[in-house]
Amino acid sequence: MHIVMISAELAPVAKVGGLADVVFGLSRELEIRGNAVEIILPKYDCMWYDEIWGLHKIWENLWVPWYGSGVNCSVWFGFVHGRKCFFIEPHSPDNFFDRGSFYGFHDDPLRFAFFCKAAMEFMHKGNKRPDIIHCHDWQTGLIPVLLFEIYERLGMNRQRVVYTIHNFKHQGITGEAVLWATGLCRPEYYFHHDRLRDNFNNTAINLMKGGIVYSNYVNTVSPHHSWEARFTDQGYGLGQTLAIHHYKFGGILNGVDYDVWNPETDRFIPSHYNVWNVESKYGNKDALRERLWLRKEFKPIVAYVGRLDAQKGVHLIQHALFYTLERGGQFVMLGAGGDRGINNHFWHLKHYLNENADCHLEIGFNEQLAHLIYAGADICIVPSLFEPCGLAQLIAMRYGSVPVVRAVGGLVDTVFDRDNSDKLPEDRNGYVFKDADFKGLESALSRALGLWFGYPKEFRRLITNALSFDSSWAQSGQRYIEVYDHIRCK
Ligand SMILES: Nc1ncnc2c1ncn2[C@@H]1O[C@H](COP(=O)(O)OP(=O)(O)O[C@H]2O[C@H](CO)[C@@H](O)[C@H](O)[C@H]2O)[C@@H](O)[C@H]1O
Repeated sequence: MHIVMISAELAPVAKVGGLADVVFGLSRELEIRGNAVEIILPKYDCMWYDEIWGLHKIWENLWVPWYGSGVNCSVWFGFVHGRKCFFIEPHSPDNFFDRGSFYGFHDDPLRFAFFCKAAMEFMHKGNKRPDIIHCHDWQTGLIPVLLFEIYERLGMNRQRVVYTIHNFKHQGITGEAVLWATGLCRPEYYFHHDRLRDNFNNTAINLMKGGIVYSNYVNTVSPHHSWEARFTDQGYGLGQTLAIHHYKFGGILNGVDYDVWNPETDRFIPSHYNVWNVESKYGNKDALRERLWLRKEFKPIVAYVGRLDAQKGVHLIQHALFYTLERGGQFVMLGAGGDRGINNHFWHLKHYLNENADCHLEIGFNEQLAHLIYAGADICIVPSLFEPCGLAQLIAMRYGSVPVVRAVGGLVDTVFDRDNSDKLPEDRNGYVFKDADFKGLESALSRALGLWFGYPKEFRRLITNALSFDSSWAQSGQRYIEVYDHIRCK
């Protein structure tokens, strides 16, 4: 099959969070299984250009209709760790993708609406006719709308769309300008409740809703979260839309890329290991302490790696820090976020704890350090308020760090409590808590720390169970292929 992925992120060149990892990992898995995969991305100025091989311009003067006129674009091609990627570069005074960061601008909906329009125009004029167009999150919600309302009539009538939702919280709710800009020039038609009109704001359109309504198949990234999105407030107002389209909605669990995240070969960690020689993991604990100037003592390291966003349970991350210190452990955090208030809060905390040799807060994005933390930590916390899938717990387990997680979304599908689970003992791989408060967190973290201090052999067994958990793309890659095969035009 020929599959075109359209995404705002791709690891490692344009990564803000888990979306980037998934687009890379899934594309690779699909290729391994014999499919032809191409990825279309914006050409941001802030990408990691040294991770793109053979970047060159393949198209000059791609004219993309925009409002009454158009924007002239160049298209570039290059390989990102073997993946075939096209990068769209608009030449317009709006400077859509030359702003030093990926998101966070008042015109984000317009920027990514332009990206959608340009991607469609590129496929149309470049004669690309994939079997499947796979798009992701609100940024690409307009793709199926444009395909079925405009480009189908221009010859793209055999293409089918899969739309994967990684985060319901960000939906791209915006005004009608986006419609005029992209050539969807009948606002009264698109403002219909059955199409793009936001379920709560009559005067706004919702790009994610458009993606759901128009795609041939829609999924979120774990079975449990697909249930939450429909039946709890975690659908952020789209539950009703999902109910209408339930026959084409499901949950497919994320995997992690076993090449990128592999403690046996990882180029960012000094001491390699696997389930048969777990002792070597501790070389990384030493290296992590050295790198972050942590005291070298007989203590467990508890870590948090992730975006600093309300979604991630910020108050619980902070509480885990103080609780760990109080219990005689060490705490490491690596995080960055779009929210200035949350960022400032952690900067204050960092200054406050500056002299403490048992903790380190690193604020910023640092891929290499993330690898070392996953390998060097004993315990990783994921105390999210909601979590569509969560990669942090999967990567932590892949590196034999015991996950302590809240029972939401994909965390429910992947982490099974050591003491309270209906799983076999060898399948229990971490600790789980329910309530998003201090007591809830402590109920799990205290057991993890207690086991580390009091029962090292048992803790070691938990590490082995975590290391044995299968979080590869194999099964989920197969699931996506089945979906593609089911909907594609034969
Ligand atoms: N400061 C930093 N430095 C280095 N690396 C950092 C970092 N902050 C985060 N990362 C990395 O980014 C990824 C985060 O993935 P997650 O799945 O945990 O969260 P995210 O909320 O971004 O993704 C959304 O999409 C994914 C993919 O579908 C879902 O799993 C998830 O539930 C959903 O919220 C991990 O690879 C992590 O190591």
